[in-house]
Amino acid sequence: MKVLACDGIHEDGLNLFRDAGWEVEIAPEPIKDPEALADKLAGFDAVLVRSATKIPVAALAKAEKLKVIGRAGAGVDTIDVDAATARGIAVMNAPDGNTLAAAEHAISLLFALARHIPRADAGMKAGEWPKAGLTGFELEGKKLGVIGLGRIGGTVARKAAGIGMEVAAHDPFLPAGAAAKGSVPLKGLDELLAWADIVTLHIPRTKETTNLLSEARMRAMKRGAYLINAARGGLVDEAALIRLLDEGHLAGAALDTFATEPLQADSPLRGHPRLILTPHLGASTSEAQQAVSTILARQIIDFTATGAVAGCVNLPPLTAEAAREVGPWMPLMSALGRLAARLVPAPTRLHVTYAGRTEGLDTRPLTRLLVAALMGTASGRVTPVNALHEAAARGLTVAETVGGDGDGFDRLLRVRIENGERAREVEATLHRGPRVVRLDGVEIEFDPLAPVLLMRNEDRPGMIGTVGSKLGAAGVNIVNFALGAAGDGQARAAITVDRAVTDAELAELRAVPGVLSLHQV
Ligand SMILES: NC(=O)C1=CN([C@@H]2O[C@H](COP(=O)(O)OP(=O)(O)OC[C@H]3O[C@@H](n4cnc5c(N)ncnc54)[C@H](O)[C@@H]3O)[C@@H](O)[C@H]2O)C=CC1
Ligand SMILES: O=C(O)CCC(=O)C(=O)O
Repeated sequence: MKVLACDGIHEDGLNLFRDAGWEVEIAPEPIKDPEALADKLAGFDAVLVRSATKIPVAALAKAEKLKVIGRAGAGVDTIDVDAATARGIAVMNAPDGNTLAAAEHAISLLFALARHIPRADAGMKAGEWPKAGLTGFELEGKKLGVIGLGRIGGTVARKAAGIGMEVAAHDPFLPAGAAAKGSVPLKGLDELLAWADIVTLHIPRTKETTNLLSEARMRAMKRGAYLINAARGGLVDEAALIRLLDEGHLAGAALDTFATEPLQADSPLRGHPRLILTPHLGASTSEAQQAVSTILARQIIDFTATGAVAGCVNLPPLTAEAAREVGPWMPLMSALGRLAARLVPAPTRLHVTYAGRTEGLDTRPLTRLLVAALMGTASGRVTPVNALHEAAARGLTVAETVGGDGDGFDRLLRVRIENGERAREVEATLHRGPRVVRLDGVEIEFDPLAPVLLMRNEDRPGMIGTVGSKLGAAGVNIVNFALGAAGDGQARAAITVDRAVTDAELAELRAVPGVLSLHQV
């Protein structure tokens, strides 16, 4: 396995990859050209980025091997997550690792604004004694409006309350329970903007939040208020911010993040006396960098080795314990997906039933894997990440039932596959190894992970002998010959063989009188 580390990923995380046997390549500088990045990514199983290396759709054009894009931090706005999902690539982040660093940076900016620290420092270093004109204000008792009360916003709120500020927040997506339990009062956006002395942003950049602080919204802030954006560029209209500072409507602002990064050398933001600027330093503490790199490395190593899913923005989570529980089922699911694809071409409906003892079994990754194997036989790269997306795109309805009688098996899996003309059903279990136990309701046992010939034939004497001797003559050894009678004058057979049968050999077997159909799976 190979991982490409871009943008200065902390060594501790890279060492975890090395310890797990991965080859680690460090990109000496951000790869800005999407085509160059696409060429590079072609050889890697995982790529790690911070904010400098962007991953647009064009960078994924040759990512045939790529399993994971890892964001060593929180915001995934520099990654085209939809494009990654469509290509079956997991996108992971490690937001818990830099919460404290980003919150402390916002608090630093709060103090820096209140006491003019940067201007005082610059004046002193220029040989001045710049005391006049740098009278600040006290934070205790002032009103702080937090937009986005998640990890970072929540931490900022707690710390600001600790220094005696009055804190309120706007966060329409806070889970109801958390909102009710929280000690920070929530307000509508307009109400919060009109109420706060200082507004601080802690939301992701998405289509919905881009330009959230438009000129009109900033004008709705109190005259003489301050603004802090240590979340993302693009949330604030930068040109309007300069106008409002010039007019004196806003008294000052502190920005850690910018619409274009790195900020252009001639940006008008740079020379503004009421602005404090830092170069996206929110997560730049040694503790945060160590934390995000190791959290991310563990997530990626576990995901690729065991299927456990943590910190993934395009797959549901699966704990290590749940992954251990579903792990043994994984090869069976893939085999059943491939078998189902052979039995029913161009399927329109798949119904998976998990019967018997189902408590503790997270069926979501199993169904995704089955669908991925089913779809993957028809086209390029389908993984559990894009399986349901591909199914919907190709008109396959996927239904799942959990529970029901296991028919004497501890756990029984029933896969029904239809295409409008044909419906087939396979039942399987892991009891005594992966086994199909019934095909279309007929009891017949075989290992779907081995090469198998599925035969439907007239139920009359001599059939087994004729087919068996044809295989023997071709040098194919029969490992197992399972028979079942449907009671309709036809018999079913699953012939497990020691090697794949050639097309010519298949044609010869199909020509045996009494053989009604024969498929290799
Ligand atoms: N400057 C820096 O170096 C860093 C910046 N960040 C930025 O901070 C953002 C927040 O990070 P976390 O707190 O870890 O994320 P989080 O997901 O824990 O919190 C985000 C909160 O924003 C809320 N939200 C979303 N849309 C909103 C809207 N339109 N109005 C109000 N609230 C809204 C969500 O409900 C959530 O509670 C990240 O997405 C990233 O862009 C994160 C780390 C470092
Ligand atoms: O990696 C960095 O320096 C920036 C971190 C960040 O913006 C994030 O985690 O969203």
